[in-house]
Amino acid sequence: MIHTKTHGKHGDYAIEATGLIKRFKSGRAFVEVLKGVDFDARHGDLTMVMGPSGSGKSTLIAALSGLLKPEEGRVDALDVDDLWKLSTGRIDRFRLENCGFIFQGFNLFPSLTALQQVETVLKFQGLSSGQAKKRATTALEEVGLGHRLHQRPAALSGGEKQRVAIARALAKDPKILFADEPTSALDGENGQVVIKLLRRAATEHGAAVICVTHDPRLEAWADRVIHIEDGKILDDQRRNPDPDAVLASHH
Ligand SMILES: Nc1ncnc2c1ncn2[C@@H]1O[C@H](COP(=O)(O)OP(=O)(O)OP(=O)(O)O)[C@@H](O)[C@H]1O
Repeated sequence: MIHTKTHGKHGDYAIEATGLIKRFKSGRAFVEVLKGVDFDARHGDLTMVMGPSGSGKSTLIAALSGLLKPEEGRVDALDVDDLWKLSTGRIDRFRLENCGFIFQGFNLFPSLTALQQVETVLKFQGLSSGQAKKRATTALEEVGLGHRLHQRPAALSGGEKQRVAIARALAKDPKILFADEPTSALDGENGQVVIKLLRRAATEHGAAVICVTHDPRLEAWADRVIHIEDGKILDDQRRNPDPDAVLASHH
């Protein structure tokens, strides 16, 4: 496995979380959606989180990435001890600098071209216009969209839109990549392209890729498969990704 990153003070671990509890108010009662979850993820790993609808997968991702504060528990991520102790501004900064996100709905801005979608994030990070354009172009070429740079989302297929979202997430070379159902809106072929890109982010860029999915096709590519049910981790298996599947990602 190729690791190009200098890892933070938690070594191979990009994230270590313990005792996460998240409750939502439902009428007068509280529903516990995360029931004391311990979770970790390593650089270079494609970690899959699977489980039935409503089991807490998206809530877990939100708690790990600083989007939704858990009632209890802590998240150590990269060089940060206890992410949730930071101010909102510092948490936002942490996300901007270190995390990439890919969601099933693509979350693209309708009025921006593919190139502008990716450039915008890079400029937020402080890159100059010239640098942002160069890096965004490379990222889009890497996902096979070099010929679609100036198209707006309405003119792109579902698979192309998802690849723009991936280019946007990967352009900043995130140390942690969160993907929530990234293939669910895609047909077989486009789903496969997306899976290969996630695999490559882990293997070639050393990112900790954390992917929530129902998609069994992804399992062959994962280094680790975690099953969550009713707010608890039921099963956590390390496995060797199918070498044929992984080799195929280099073609
Ligand atoms: N903001 C909220 N307010 C109240 N309840 C919520 C909120 N967000 C999630 N829930 C509830 O928490 C539970 C877990 O939701 P979550 O989205 O984490 O599940 P999931 O495993 O990602 O499901 P799916 O596979 O359907 O996306 C669900 O019962 C959901 O209704």
